[in-house]
Amino acid sequence: MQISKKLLRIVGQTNAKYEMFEENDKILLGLSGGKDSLILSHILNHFQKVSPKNWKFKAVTVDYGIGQDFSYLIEHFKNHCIDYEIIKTNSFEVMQEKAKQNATICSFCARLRRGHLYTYALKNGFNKVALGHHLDDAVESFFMNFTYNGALRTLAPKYTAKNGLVLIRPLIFARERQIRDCAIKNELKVVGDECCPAYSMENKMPHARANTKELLLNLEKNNPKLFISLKSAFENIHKDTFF
Ligand SMILES: Nc1ncnc2c1ncn2[C@@H]1O[C@H](COP(=O)(O)OP(=O)(O)OP(=O)(O)O)[C@@H](O)[C@H]1O
Repeated sequence: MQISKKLLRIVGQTNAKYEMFEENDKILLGLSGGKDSLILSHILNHFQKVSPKNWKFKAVTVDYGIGQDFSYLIEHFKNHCIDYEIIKTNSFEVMQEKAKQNATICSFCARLRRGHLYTYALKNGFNKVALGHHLDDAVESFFMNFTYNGALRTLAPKYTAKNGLVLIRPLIFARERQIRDCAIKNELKVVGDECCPAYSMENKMPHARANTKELLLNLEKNNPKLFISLKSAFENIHKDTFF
């Protein structure tokens, strides 16, 4: 697996700044099989080997119960000697019930998934949960929250949940295209929308996200430094200037 020096540097700097990988950490990585978490699994594998600190990680996939075949992921992680497990759930069934109420199920799905990850982590002695969100996700989330939800919030690099688990996002300063390039370069087989429960149900896809993606694409065309500025802005909050 060839991870670009740039991507490793970005995660290294994020780790230095937010102390993501610490002595005796037991990190549970949420792995969808998509490019972001898959690349993150290999980045964690790299840092675990070179880190002067002693920590370990395990990747797990929450199986929604759609009948997805995970054999290639099991094979992939076996070949790379990465600890990996599938958590079987009936989430799809639960979501179908929810969809009957004509609700958009994406945020519900994310909540259910987080619940399964947290339960597994707490039951098996993990102290941290790692997710594959990147800077494009954080920026999208930020824009969606203030344009649709009336809140100024985004995806934090690191935070402690109420149950005591520490959530970390080691790719939060990486651009999606850097991760995509890395996946393409390594010819990684990645899952796409077909594994998304909403896709299987032909449930309403969130228009807010699609609109926000388009808005950001146009904004960045006019201002190529947009993401650099936003990255700084997320760490430069002037609370006293708000209402
Ligand atoms: N089925 C799953 N099981 C475990 N973790 C998951 C699962 N789906 C998503 N995650 C975790 O939540 C993160 C955000 O999920 P989201 O659906 O937004 O994925 P994404 O932005 O398409 O990223 P990816 O390329 O990793 O799928 C993922 O990067 C991954 O860490």
